[in-house]
Amino acid sequence: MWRGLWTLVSRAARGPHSPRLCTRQGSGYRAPGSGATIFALSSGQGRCGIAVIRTSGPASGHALQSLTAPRDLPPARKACLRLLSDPRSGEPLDRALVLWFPGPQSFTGEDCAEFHVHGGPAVVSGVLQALGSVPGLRPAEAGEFTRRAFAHGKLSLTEVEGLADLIHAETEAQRRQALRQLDGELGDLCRGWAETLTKALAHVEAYIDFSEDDNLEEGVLDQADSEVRKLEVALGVHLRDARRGQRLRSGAHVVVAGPPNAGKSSLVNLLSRKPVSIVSPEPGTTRDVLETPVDLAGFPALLSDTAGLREGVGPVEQEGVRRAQKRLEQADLILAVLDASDLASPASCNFLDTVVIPAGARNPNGSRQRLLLVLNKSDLLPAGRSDLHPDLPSHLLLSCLTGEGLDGLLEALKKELAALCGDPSTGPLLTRSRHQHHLRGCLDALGQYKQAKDLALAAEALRVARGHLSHLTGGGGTEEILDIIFRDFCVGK
Ligand SMILES: Nc1nc2c(ncn2[C@@H]2O[C@H](COP(=O)(O)OP(=O)(O)OP(=O)(O)O)[C@@H](O)[C@H]2O)c(=O)[nH]1
Ligand SMILES: [K+]
Ligand SMILES: [Mg+2]
Repeated sequence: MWRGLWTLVSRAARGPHSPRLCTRQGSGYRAPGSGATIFALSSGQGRCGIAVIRTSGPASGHALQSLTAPRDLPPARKACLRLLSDPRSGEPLDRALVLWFPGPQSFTGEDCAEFHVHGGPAVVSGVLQALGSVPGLRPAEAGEFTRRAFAHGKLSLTEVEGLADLIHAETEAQRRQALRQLDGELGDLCRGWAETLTKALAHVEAYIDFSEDDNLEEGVLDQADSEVRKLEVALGVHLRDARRGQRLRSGAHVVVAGPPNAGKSSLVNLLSRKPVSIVSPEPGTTRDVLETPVDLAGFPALLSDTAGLREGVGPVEQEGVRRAQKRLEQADLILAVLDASDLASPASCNFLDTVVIPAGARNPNGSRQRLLLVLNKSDLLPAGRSDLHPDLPSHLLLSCLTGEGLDGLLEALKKELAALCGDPSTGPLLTRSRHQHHLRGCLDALGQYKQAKDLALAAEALRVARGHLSHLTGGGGTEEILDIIFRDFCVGK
C-alpha cells in the first residue's frame, strides 16, 4: 500500500469537513444548567425496602459530607454505613449506605454521591429536603442525569435511546433489544461504517492530490468504489429491516377478525388476561375497534378487537364492519377466528373467501399478509373429531372456554411476531424513524457519489454520507433531537 495513504486516512478522519464521530470523548454538547449540582430520588416512588437518592455536580462531595458530618468523605466507590442527619438541625434522618463517585469515573462523568436509605416516604422526603438545604444543590429535571452523562461522553445518543427504551421496556424482547442498544451495538455498527467511508474518502482525496504523482498506487479509486458498494449493500439490509425494530419498540398491530359470535372478544380477553371487550351470545356485540396493548409470548403487540364481519345489518353495525375492514388493512398480523362448530354458515364461508384465502396469496411485491387461522369453540366438536377440516387452510384449534389449544396458539404467535419484529438477539435493529432517516440520507449520498462527474463532488458526497452516520450516534446532535429523546426520561434518571 502506498505509504502516504494512511496519513491521509487519519487526516480525513480529522479533516476540516469531518464532523467529529462521537466516541467516548464527550459529545461536545453542554447540558443546560450543567453548573449546578442536582439531586433526585432515582429508585421508584412509593414505599419500598431501599430507596436510592443521588446527586451529580461539583457540590456532591460537600453535600455528602454535610449529611454525614462529622465523618469524612468515604473512600471512592466503596459502600459505607453512615448516620445521615439534617445539616440545619442536626436531627438524625436514617442510618444508610452511602457511596462517593468522584468524577470522571461516575455515571454522569461529574462528582456523584448516592444515598441508599430505608424506603419509607418520611425518610426519603427528609433526605431530599436536607439535600435541598445544601447551598448549590437543586432538584434534577427529568432525564438530567443521563443528559449530563451524554454531555460528558459517557453515553452516545443511540445508547441514551437504548437506556430510555430499557426503562420503558415491558416485554422480554423489548428489554433484550434495549440492552443491546445500550451496550452500544448500533453505535458501534455506525462507527464501523463511518470508518469505511473515511477510508474511501482518503482514497479519493489521495487521487485528487497525487494523481499526477507516479507514486500513487494503481486502482486507488476502484478500491473506494468497492468499499462504497459494500456499504450500500449493508445499509440496504438494515433499512429493509427497519420496520421490524420499530415494531419491536412500539408493538406489532395484531387484529382479531371473523364472523359474528366466533369468539373474537373472548379471545382478546383471554390473550390480554383482562375483560377488555364485552362477550355475549348476541351476534353483533362488538361495534367499535377496541385496542389493548399486550405482551404476546414476550413480544409487544397492540391487539385490536373488531366487529363481526357480515352484511345486511343496521347502520351502526355496518359502520362497525367498515371500521373492522379498515383495521384489517393496517394489520401486521391477522388473527382470523371462526366458530369450529359453525364452519358451513354463510358468514363463515364468506369470511374464508374474502379474508383468509386472499391473505395466503402473494401480493405484487411478493409478500403475503400474515394470518393465523384459529378455529374456536373446539369444545363443541364431537369428542375425538378434531380433524374434521382437511380442506381448510392450515389452522389451530382452540377453546376460549376451556383454554385448550392456548399454548399452541401462543407458540404460533411467537413465531409470527419474531418474524415481524426481528430477533433482538441476532443483531442491532434500527429502533426509531430517526435512525432510518439518517441511514437513508447516507444511502442517498452514496448514490450521489456514484453519479458524481467530478472527484471533488464525489469526495463531498462521501463527507455528507459520513455526516449522517455521525448524526445517528449524536456527533453534532442538535438540541431539538436531544429534547425529544430526554423528554422520555423520568426524574432521577
Ligand atoms: N362453547 C364455547 N363458547 C364460546 C367459546 N368462546 C366464546 N364462546 C361464546 O360465544 C359467544 C360469542 O362470544 P364473543 O366473544 O362475544 O364473540 P365475538 O366474535 O366477539 O362476537 P361479536 O362481537 O358479536 O362479533 C359467547 O356466548 C361466548 O361465551 C368457546 O371456546 N367455547
Ligand atoms: K357476541
Ligand atoms: Mg365481540
